[in-house]
Amino acid sequence: MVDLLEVSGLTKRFGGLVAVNNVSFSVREKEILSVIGPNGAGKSTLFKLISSFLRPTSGEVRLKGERISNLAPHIAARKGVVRTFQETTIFKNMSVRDNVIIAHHLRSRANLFGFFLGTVAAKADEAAFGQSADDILALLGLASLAGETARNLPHGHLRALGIAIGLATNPSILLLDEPFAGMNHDETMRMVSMVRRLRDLGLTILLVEHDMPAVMKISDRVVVLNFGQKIAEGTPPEIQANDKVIDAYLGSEDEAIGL
Ligand SMILES: Nc1ncnc2c1ncn2[C@@H]1O[C@H](COP(=O)(O)OP(=O)(O)OP(=O)(O)O)[C@@H](O)[C@H]1O
Repeated sequence: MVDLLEVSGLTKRFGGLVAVNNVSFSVREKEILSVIGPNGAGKSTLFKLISSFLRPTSGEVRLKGERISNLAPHIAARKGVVRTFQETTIFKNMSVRDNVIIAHHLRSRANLFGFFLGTVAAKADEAAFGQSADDILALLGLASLAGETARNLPHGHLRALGIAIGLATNPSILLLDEPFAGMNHDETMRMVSMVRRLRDLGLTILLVEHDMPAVMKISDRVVVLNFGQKIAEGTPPEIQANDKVIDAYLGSEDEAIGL
């Protein structure tokens, strides 16, 4: 498989603290790769570095060979590294469908202005974007909720809408930040099969997550961080049998690794 995203020697210091310490790994095309680690291991910081929300102290991130670290986050997103939209960035008073249509317009700022002003070109775009939005909503099991106001959605569906919005921006790689947080077992299992469906359709997915059973179920490969450093990388069975990983989790107050 081809490497889509390469993380090389990535380091982030906050004063005297090295939150991410010389981390390197690659995400292959069409795989689900999860980053795990005990509390404070550096997962969120790594995610922000990859999505260009933070600049690295040293090291770099490349997408299809092109350096994307040091770009502004919206430029990195346009290049195809898309972080799923959090609930706070969903337009709660708009319908589910309009939220996804607007995300299509975000590919081009000119189109977005047209959307709000109702120009002729924007109306033509809207027909095409509407069809694409309907396809995405169907894919994520949200078709029956297309006309619903976003603020009325239950938690699990709101999370799915965040993914739908991300998909509408046409990502090369989708970054999911704790996609199972706050979900009950059934919602988690639905989200696991939804993310796998996206992978089966050819999308590449990088996620950070605390829910170990879900990570072990969903991932093709797993990268483990501890105190900012990568301590292991491998398939879920390899990670579950890795002594360094077991020690890191036993030495922390985090949940068990699902052994
Ligand atoms: N902006 C910041 N300024 C200073 N220190 C920070 C900053 N962001 C994170 N840190 C520190 O960097 C370390 C790694 O934090 P990070 O949030 O990346 O870990 P994490 O693995 O995501 O943790 P959790 O699982 O608890 O969310 C922690 O010690 C944290 O306190």
